[in-house]
Amino acid sequence: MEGPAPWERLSEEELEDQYSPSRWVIRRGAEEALRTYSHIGDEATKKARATRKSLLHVPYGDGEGEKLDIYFPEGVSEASPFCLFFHGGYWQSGSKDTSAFMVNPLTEQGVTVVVVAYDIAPKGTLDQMVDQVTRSIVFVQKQYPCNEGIYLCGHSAGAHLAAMMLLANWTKHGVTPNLKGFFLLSGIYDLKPIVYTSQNAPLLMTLEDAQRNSPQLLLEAALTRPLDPACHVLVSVGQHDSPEFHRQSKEFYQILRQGGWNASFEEIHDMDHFEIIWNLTQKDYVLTQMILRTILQEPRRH
Ligand SMILES: N[C@@H](CC(=O)c1ccccc1NC=O)C(=O)O
Repeated sequence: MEGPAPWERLSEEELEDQYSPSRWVIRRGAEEALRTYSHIGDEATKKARATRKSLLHVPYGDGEGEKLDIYFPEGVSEASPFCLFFHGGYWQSGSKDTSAFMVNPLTEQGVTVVVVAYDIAPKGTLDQMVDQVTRSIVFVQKQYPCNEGIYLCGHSAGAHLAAMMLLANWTKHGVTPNLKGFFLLSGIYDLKPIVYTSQNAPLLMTLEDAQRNSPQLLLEAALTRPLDPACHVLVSVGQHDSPEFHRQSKEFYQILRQGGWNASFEEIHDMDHFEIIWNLTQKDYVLTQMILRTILQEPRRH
């Protein structure tokens, strides 16, 4: 028998603390960090919509919330690489309309950026969100079959949703997306501890729901190898993220390596859970540079 998981040894209060990212920021108060995150997301989205050619609120399904925004680089070419972004907010807050963080620096370098909305709780369940994210990727592949690679980037709960795509079954959707890379920022990959925190109140996850939607547990149990061995998975966590967030990222990275994935791990120096993402508005930020290098180094078809 294996012993209890590290998180199972924590008291209820400790667990709550570990899974409350805003309590770990060092340069401002918790409330101020959340306000700044929203403000920067809001401003970045206004700027992206004012300065980039875009298609906004494009439906990828019939549901009211199944919409995405597409931001094109200069001199649009449908043959560009595509980067899809999935926002965080513990599957219960956040919106595509305040999440265009990476749009300007990436489109400037010839990457098309797609910011995807999904039905957050209490409207959506974890299973529904995973299905919506799957269909948003299928939609982009079908709409832009000449894409030069699809890259998925997610923050926190959005990194979880992106990571679930490592296990997606594309055959029933009639198309296999041209997935070339994953950028997982400050994510959660084992959802079981969340069941015992206040974050679960709107989610209403049972332990079975958590298990079925945990990429860590699914990859541990999987016998499959990656379809494309070159597909790169970056697992990164902020230096000031909580110890549980660090543990989740490190363990997920290790499972990926054991499963034969081309994965790398990066602790981002002096970043907290929110700075790690809002700095993607800056082109000289270390993560912006890593993402661009991964996408642009890919040999192009011409
Ligand atoms: N109530 C949470 C909010 C939070 O975790 C969060 C907020 C915005 C974007 C991502 C977040 N975390 C995970 O998805 C906190 O304590 O910080």
